[in-house]
Amino acid sequence: MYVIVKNLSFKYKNAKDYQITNFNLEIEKGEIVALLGPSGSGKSTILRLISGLEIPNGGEIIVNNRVLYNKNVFIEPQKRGIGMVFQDYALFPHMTVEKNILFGLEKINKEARQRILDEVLELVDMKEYKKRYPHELSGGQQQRIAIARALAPKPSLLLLDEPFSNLDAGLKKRIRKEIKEILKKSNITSIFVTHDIEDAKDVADRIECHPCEM
Ligand SMILES: Nc1ncnc2c1ncn2[C@@H]1O[C@H](COP(=O)(O)OP(=O)(O)OP(=O)(O)O)[C@@H](O)[C@H]1O
Repeated sequence: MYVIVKNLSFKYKNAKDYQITNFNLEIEKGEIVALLGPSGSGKSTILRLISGLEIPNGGEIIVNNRVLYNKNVFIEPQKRGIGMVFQDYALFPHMTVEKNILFGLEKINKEARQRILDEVLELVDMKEYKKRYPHELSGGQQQRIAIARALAPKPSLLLLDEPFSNLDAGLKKRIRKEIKEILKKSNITSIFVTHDIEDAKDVADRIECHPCEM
């Protein structure tokens, strides 16, 4: 199994109750899994735990045979090789598409960076847009650039938090299909969080509910 999350539990420091108790998830390589649940059920918290932005109180997280968290191990978020796409895309507004994508890849030599840039822009079909600024793009295009940026460092796992919630209802159907194609073409393993069953059905290979009694 490529991703194993076992008996994960977590409580925010200032909270009385546990937000996550004994959460389990297993994912095959290249699979797209939707984490479906109502608002406030803890879906974003699960992504924050997998990416290392929060420290679990117990359990285990393994990706590609590498332990990211257990009772003896905590790998820092920047060393996990996990890509994230946020609900608002979080593109840098003062940087062009090209600069957004290359941000954080400064250590790689120039030719390799150019190759990665061309590769991810080709993947999301946005080659002509590299000199544009985020405000010059549509919501769907911004989302594709956010995915290109997350894929550029070649993460082992991609996490997407409510990736469709900012999109016009009329465009959603088409954009879901495009995103599924992009994820499949890149062969990335991904988890995306949504409260919308239509998002989950259209994009995911498999739906996991949270909480599961819903
Ligand atoms: N920093 C925090 N400190 C304390 N409690 C928090 C914090 N962040 C979130 N929570 C609480 O944890 C619970 C789970 O929140 P989370 O954002 O994971 O839910 P969600 O399922 O992603 O919801 P949504 O779909 O509305 O984003 C909620 O009750 C929320 O109020």
